[in-house]
Amino acid sequence: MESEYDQKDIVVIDNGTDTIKVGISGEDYPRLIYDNKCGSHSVQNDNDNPNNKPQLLFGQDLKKVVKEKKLNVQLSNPIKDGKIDNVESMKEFWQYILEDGLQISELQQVNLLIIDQVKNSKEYKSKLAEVFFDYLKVQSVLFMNSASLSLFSTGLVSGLSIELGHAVNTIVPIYQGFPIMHALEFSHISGAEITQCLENDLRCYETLIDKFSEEEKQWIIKDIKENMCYIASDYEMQMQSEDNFTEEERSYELPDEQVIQITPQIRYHCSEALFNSAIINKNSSSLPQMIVNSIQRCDKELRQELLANMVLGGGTSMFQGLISRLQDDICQIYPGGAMRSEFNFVADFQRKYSAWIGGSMLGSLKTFQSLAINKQEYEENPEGKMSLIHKRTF
Ligand SMILES: Nc1ncnc2c1ncn2[C@@H]1O[C@H](COP(=O)(O)OP(=O)(O)OP(=O)(O)O)[C@@H](O)[C@H]1O
Repeated sequence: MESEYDQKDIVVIDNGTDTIKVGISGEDYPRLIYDNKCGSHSVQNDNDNPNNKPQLLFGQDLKKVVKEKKLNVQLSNPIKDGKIDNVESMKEFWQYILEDGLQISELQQVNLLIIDQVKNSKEYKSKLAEVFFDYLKVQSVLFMNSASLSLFSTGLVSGLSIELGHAVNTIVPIYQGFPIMHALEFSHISGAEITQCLENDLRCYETLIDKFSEEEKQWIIKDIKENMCYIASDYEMQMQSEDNFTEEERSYELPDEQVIQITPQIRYHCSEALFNSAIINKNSSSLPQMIVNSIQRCDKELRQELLANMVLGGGTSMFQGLISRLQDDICQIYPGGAMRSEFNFVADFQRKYSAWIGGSMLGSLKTFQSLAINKQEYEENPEGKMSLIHKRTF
């Protein structure tokens, strides 16, 4: 297939713990969404592979092999807790994304915008820069933090970025595009923990669900979470309440057409972990408390602006009932009291991909060229590589 990549395009990659979102700047949505999964299998007696180095599989190729069960594949997640855990796998994954996914044949022409967690260190980013410039040999790279881009996706450059993802929730005030790091709050009570809690809650149906493969099972549990679980406005009351949902609303059909019932106790329980981590036996501040803590750590003059511009982003922010529950709880716990009219949540319907969309918008601005590090300056500056990364990652 002919490459549709134009040298002026910027490839935007959001490296998430659940999925890796990939596309071209200026577009509305990511073109490709990959599970953060790598499959490895041993290749014996291959003349092209004298050291029997395991072959790595990603994306559709991996899905096909897993489905056909033809090979014995070891699955792993190259990204853990929002950070690349296995650079060797990840560099092949990026190559696969660019060459097979986006069909780009000349990687030397590629300009990249790499999105990652705000708390990842510059030393870590400089390791990634080595992969992009020395291994993939791309033309230029810009590292941008996901929190600023998530806010930027709504057209704002100042406000409170509340990103609720799969492994990490990050709350950080952004002022004129820059995160205020001393006010950063984060927790790991996010999408993955909620899915795990739901899996435990569905044990009553284990004979029906355990028939499926591990992959299918995880897909079913996530599907129930994303489509049938809500955040309660009054948890204690709703957990005791009668089931007022219709037969259709409470029924979930499994792939083999068996039906299970999603009771209010299942529906409201797992997502409550965001508000009370004790229900999953963890000890972490509640989401509203983290929001208040973060705002309170900023100057008094800025707090009003933050309260008025609280931007929700990431997949876990899609739970129904989240905004009204946050409003109620923040009213109650805000020091000195806060009126509902004083604060405002910005929750775009596309917020599941907020960081990627912010990256797509930034990549289409002329400023990208002045912010990005290009291969030539990276190579001409062997002693100063680290300081280059320090100055030019955001
Ligand atoms: N409609 C929905 N309701 C509730 N949760 C959802 C919904 N849609 C997606 N999610 C959850 O959001 C999570 C994925 O969010 P996101 O893509 O922002 O995370 P990520 O970027 O891959 O991970 P991280 O930011 O933690 O590194 C998953 O746990 C997924 O199940």
